[in-house]
Amino acid sequence: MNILDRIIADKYKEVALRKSIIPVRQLENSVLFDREGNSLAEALRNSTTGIIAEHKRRSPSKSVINQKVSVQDVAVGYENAGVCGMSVLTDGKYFGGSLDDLLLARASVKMPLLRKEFIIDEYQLLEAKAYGADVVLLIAAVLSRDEIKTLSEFAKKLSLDVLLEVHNLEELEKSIMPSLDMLGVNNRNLKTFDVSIDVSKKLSQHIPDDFVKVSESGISNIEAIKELQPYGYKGFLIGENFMKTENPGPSAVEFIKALQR
Ligand SMILES: O=P(O)(O)OC[C@@H](O)[C@@H](O)c1c[nH]c2ccccc12
Repeated sequence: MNILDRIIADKYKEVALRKSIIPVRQLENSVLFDREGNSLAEALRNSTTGIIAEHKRRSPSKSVINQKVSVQDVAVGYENAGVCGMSVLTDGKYFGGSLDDLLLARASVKMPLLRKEFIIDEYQLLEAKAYGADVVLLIAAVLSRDEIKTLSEFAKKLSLDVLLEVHNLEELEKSIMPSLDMLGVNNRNLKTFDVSIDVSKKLSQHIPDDFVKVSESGISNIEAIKELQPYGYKGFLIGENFMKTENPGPSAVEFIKALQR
């Protein structure tokens, strides 16, 4: 079993457990459930920098990244830096995140928040809504076309934006459908952890123009962004590069300033 298979096997168990503890109607009755979402796709379309900054404490590829900063401070710092949105890892076992991180970020900022999670069940979309997300990630590597369709259509009903993530042409071709807002190319292979922005360059020509194109992972300098912009990318998802510093917010400020120069 590769790491992705392990994460997904654990995720099925976790979701079954969560469902048995918190019923759907409790999620639906939560204060945030009817909050009007903020569109990340819209923010990216109107931006010249397009940074989506991530809160990530640790990962299977890097182990510890940053266990010290508070998610509220990171959220406020990112918002002050002028990012288009923030990605909050909510997986606990492999990434050290939680739904409470999402809630605390929501309480601190207005910008669009992405629930960064391995989504396999509609229940997790209800959770995303109840904990204040505006956007959800769907990962083509672990979902069939039918699952992508069902999950993305349900997300749209909840007025969540959908970012669909692919890593190769086969995943991209099986995933194209109108219920997606953004197409993300993950430069990191989730099975081997190999990273290269060439993956984004290669796949860009196959992404229809109606989707906002996002390049994800392994972006550690503004040169990478300048290289990717001519390929039509409007969004850039950056985690480690900010999180590995003592103060992710100010790091994002510097990065965005440099990008605007
Ligand atoms: O820290 P990086 O290399 O900047 O990458 C951020 C983000 O793209 C990465 O965390 C990610 C992309 N897709 C995922 C799916 C699950 C978990 C994590 C991810």
